[in-house]
Amino acid sequence: MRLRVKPARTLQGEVEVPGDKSISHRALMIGAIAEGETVIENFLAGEDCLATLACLRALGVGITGPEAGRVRVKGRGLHGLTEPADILDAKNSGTTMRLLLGILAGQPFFSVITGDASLRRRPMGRVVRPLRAMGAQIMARAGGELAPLAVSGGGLKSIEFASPVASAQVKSAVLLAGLYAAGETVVTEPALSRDHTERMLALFGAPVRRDGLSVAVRGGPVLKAVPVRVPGDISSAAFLLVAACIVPDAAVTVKGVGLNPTRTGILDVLQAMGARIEVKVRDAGPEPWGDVTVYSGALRGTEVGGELIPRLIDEIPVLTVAAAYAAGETVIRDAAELKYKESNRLRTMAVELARLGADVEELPDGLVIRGGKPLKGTMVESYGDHRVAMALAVAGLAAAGETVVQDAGAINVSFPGFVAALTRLGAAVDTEILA
Ligand SMILES: O=C(O)C1=C[C@@H](OP(=O)(O)O)[C@@H](O)[C@H](O)C1
Ligand SMILES: C=C(OP(=O)(O)O)C(=O)O
Repeated sequence: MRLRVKPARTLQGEVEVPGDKSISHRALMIGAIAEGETVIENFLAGEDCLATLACLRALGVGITGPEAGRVRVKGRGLHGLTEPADILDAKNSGTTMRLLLGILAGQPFFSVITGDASLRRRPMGRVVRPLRAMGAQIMARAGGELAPLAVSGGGLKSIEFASPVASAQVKSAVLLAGLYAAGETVVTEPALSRDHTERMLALFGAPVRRDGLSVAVRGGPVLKAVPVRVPGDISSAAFLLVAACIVPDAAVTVKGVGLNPTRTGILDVLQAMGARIEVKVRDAGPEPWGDVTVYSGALRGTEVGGELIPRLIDEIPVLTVAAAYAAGETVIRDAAELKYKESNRLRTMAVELARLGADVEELPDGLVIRGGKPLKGTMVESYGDHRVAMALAVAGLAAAGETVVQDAGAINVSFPGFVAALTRLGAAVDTEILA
């Protein structure tokens, strides 16, 4: 599939974005090991979360839906999963593979998990090492670094783990394994990453304790099913919000979007760049959400790094687009983690934005974007990375002439309805299905 994007004269109106990907994954997994039926509303029926759903079914969990955004998970309790008869497929989803590894590490049976070509290149040693330290036997390519991974779990002991990376997937894998270990498992991270796992475990009744950058869970809790309403995904909203910043005379409201402070770094940075943003919080929790309105206006370059990075890690591709349209220089540092996503997002955004005429320099851990050069539409490549595809489509909305984003089918990984949302706001984006 490819997208043909025409320059947008303006963008106006209200839209909703699909449910949050991180929260949808967690609701399925935690629901699967809880007691009772978890009803999930506004579940993200994107390819990544559907991969998690299929893996859980293969582990013996009865799941109905998604139907009109609703999924029912018949929880099997902490010890009710069964040995899968075949290889589990996490497809393109790092969250599926890493979080499920945490659960599989606790199971007294054998399982194998793999994924697509992109996921089979991504580092898994970061979860394999702590899970092995807890007692799981895990075999994988490259000495435990690359999928496929084979797990013989069970008999875990708790650990205190200082994660070298601020990664919610690493933290979550260890916490989920910690549910199966005697005593208290503690994870400390160098900066706070998204905290959806700990919020949801607490909601389901697990004893979770936070102390600064450390979070602890005690093994053997009874998790009790709780209804989960998933807020809209701020990572999807970010594409529409940046689009509204860079297209003339735009006023766009994204309604019902998640506003967990571990995820709202993009709003802080756009504000620092001079964007006009209004945030109306409509519910405080357990996962806060509300409406966000953005008006177009002149942006200026900024510096992004340090503890802000995990708060906007998936928004950096589209942030580079805002930077390309901003006056002056934007410097992004401490973002080497972007090399380990669906594509090397530092490289892919640098190369593809340069094709559109932007002045971008790649650093070992970030990017320098000298903004304000006029961009001109051309043929660009997504490398099968959903966020790169959508970021380039947004860039095309304010470029001269037509931008064609090749290999854009991956958008369905996280944001089915992306083109429909842009169209609703007044953009002209055509989808071409290639034979
Ligand atoms: O836990 C999660 O749901 C996610 C954590 C982040 O990855 P890392 O934990 O690798 O930083 C993020 O990039 C990913 O899209 C989703
Ligand atoms: C990195 C991402 O997801 P995952 O790690 O789950 O593949 C993403 O959605 O941008």
